[in-house]
Amino acid sequence: MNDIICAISTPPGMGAIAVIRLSGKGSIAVADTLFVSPSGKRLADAKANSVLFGEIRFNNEVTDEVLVTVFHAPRSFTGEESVEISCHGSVYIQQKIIEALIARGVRLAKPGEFTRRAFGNGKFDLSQAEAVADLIASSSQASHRVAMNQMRGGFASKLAELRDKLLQFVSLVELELDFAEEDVEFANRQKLYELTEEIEREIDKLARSFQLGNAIKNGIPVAIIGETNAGKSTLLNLLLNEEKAIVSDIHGTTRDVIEDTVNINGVTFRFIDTAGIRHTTDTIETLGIERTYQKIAQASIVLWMIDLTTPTEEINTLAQSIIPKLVDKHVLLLLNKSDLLSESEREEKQHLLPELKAERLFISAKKRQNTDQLQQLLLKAADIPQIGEHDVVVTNLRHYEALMNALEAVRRVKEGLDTGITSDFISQDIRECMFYLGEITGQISTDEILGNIFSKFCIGK
Ligand SMILES: Nc1nc2c(c(=O)[nH]1)N(C=O)[C@@H](CNc1ccc(C(=O)N[C@@H](CCC(=O)O)C(=O)O)cc1)CN2
Ligand SMILES: Nc1nc2c(ncn2[C@@H]2O[C@H](COP(=O)(O)OP(=O)(O)OP(=O)(O)O)[C@@H](O)[C@H]2O)c(=O)[nH]1
Ligand SMILES: [K+]
Ligand SMILES: [Mg+2]
Repeated sequence: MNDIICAISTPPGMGAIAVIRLSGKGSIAVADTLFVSPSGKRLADAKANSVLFGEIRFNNEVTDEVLVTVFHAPRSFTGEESVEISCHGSVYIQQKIIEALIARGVRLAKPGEFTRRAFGNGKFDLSQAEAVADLIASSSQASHRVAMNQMRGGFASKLAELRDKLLQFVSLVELELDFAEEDVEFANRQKLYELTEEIEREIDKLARSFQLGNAIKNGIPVAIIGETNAGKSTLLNLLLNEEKAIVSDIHGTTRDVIEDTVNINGVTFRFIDTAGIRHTTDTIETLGIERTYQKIAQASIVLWMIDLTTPTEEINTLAQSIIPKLVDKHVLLLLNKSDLLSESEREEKQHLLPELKAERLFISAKKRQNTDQLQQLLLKAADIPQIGEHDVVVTNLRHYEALMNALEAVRRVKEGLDTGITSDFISQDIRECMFYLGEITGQISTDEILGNIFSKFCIGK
C-alpha cells in the first residue's frame, strides 16, 4: 500500500498563499492532529471535497490560520484520500507545517509522485499525465491548446480507437489459428487489407504531426548562418532583445551554437546563431563550422546573412558550399549592413546569387533597420496552421518514436497480407503494433520509463 506523501505545491518563497498537499490513506487523520477549528469541527467528519477553516497548531504554537480541503478516495486528483492545506506564503510557516507532517510519519513526495499515483489509480493514461507537464510549460496559445487537448484525452481516445480496431483484427486472425486444421478463413483478406491501410494512414498522420508539434512546443528552428562577421550574432541579439551572444569585429567570434526562443505574434521561434563559415585551419573553429552544417539540417527556416561590403566573388565562392545544404529549407537571404551602402550600390547588390530561390531583404542588424519586415517574413515562412480544439498533434519524442515503431509493424502486416504469409506471423505483427501504441498510453510500461517521465515533473505535482 502507498504511504502518505506531502509536498509544497506552490513555488518556494512566493505569493500570499501556499498550498501543501498530502496524499495516501490516513492523510485526513494526520492533518486532523494539527487542526483546530473555532467551531470544533474535525476533518475526519468533514464531507468529501469540502473546505474547513481553522488553525494549525504544532509544538504548542499556533502556526497559522488556514483553509483545509478534504478529499475522500477515490474522488481526488490522485484517487487516494488526500488533504490540501492552504496557508500563508511565509517560508517559515510552510517549513513548520512540513516539519509537523514529517514528525507524524509522512514523507516528502518525489517529483511528479502525485501525478504518478493518479496514473497508477487510472485517473488518466500516460499521454495525459505527460500533457500536464506540457501544460505547465506552455508559453503560447498553440502550445497551450495542444497540451490541453492531450490532457483532456484527445490523443488517448484516438489511440484507444486504433487499439480497438487492431484487437478486432487480431481476434479474427487468431481464430483462424485455432482452426488451423480445417483451413478456414474467418477474416476476409480484402477487408483486412483495407483495415490495415486505414490504420496505417491514421498512425502515419499522427506521426507526421510531430514536426508541427515539435515546432509548437520547442519553437520553430531558425538557423542564422553565413560568412564570418556577416552580423549573425548582432541579429540574434536583436531578435531575442538580449545581449545573448558576443559581437565583435573579429572574424570567427562565435565558435559554438547559441540558441534561444522568442515569441513573435504568438508563434514561438527558436533562433540558432552559428559559427561563421570560412576556410580556417583552427581546429575548434572547424568543429564549430561542422555544427553550423548540422544546425542547417535541423532547421526549417534558414536566415542566410551576407555582409554587403564583402566582394561579390567571395560571396559566390562561399555560396558553392552553402547552397547544396539548403534543399527543402525555407531560406531568407538577409543583405546586411545596408546602412553602409548608397542607394545605387544597393540596387547593384539586389541580384546577388541569382541562382538562389529565396526571398531577399536589405537590413541593418546594427541600426535595427527593416526588422519589422523580417518578422513579417518569418511569420509567413513559419506558416503554422490553426489548431482546432480537437486536433491531435504529437509533441513528444517518446510518442513519436513509438508511433514510428507501430507504423513499421502495421506495414509488415500489410506486406504479409500481400504476400499471403500465414496467420500466425500476421497476428504477431498486429500484436507488436498494439504493443507500441500501448507504450504511449502506459498500458505497456516499465518502472524505468515511468521513473524517467515523472522525475521531470516539479515537486508537488
Ligand atoms: N488546489 C489545487 N488546485 C489544482 C489542482 C490540485 O490538485 N489542487 N490540480 C491538480 O492537478 C488541478 C486541478 N485538477 C484536479 C483534478 C481532479 C481533482 C479531483 O478531486 N477529482 C476527483 C473529484 C471530482 C469531482 O468532484 O467530481 C475525481 O476525479 O474523482 C482535483 C483537481 C489544478 N488546480
Ligand atoms: N555597419 C554595420 N555593422 C554591422 C551590422 N551588423 C553587424 N555589424 C558589425 O559587424 C561586426 C560583426 O558582427 P557579429 O554580429 O559579431 O558578426 P557574426 O556574423 O556573428 O560574426 P562571427 O561570429 O565571427 O561569424 C561587428 O563589429 C558588428 O557591430 C550592420 O548592420 N551594419
Ligand atoms: K564577429
Ligand atoms: Mg557571431
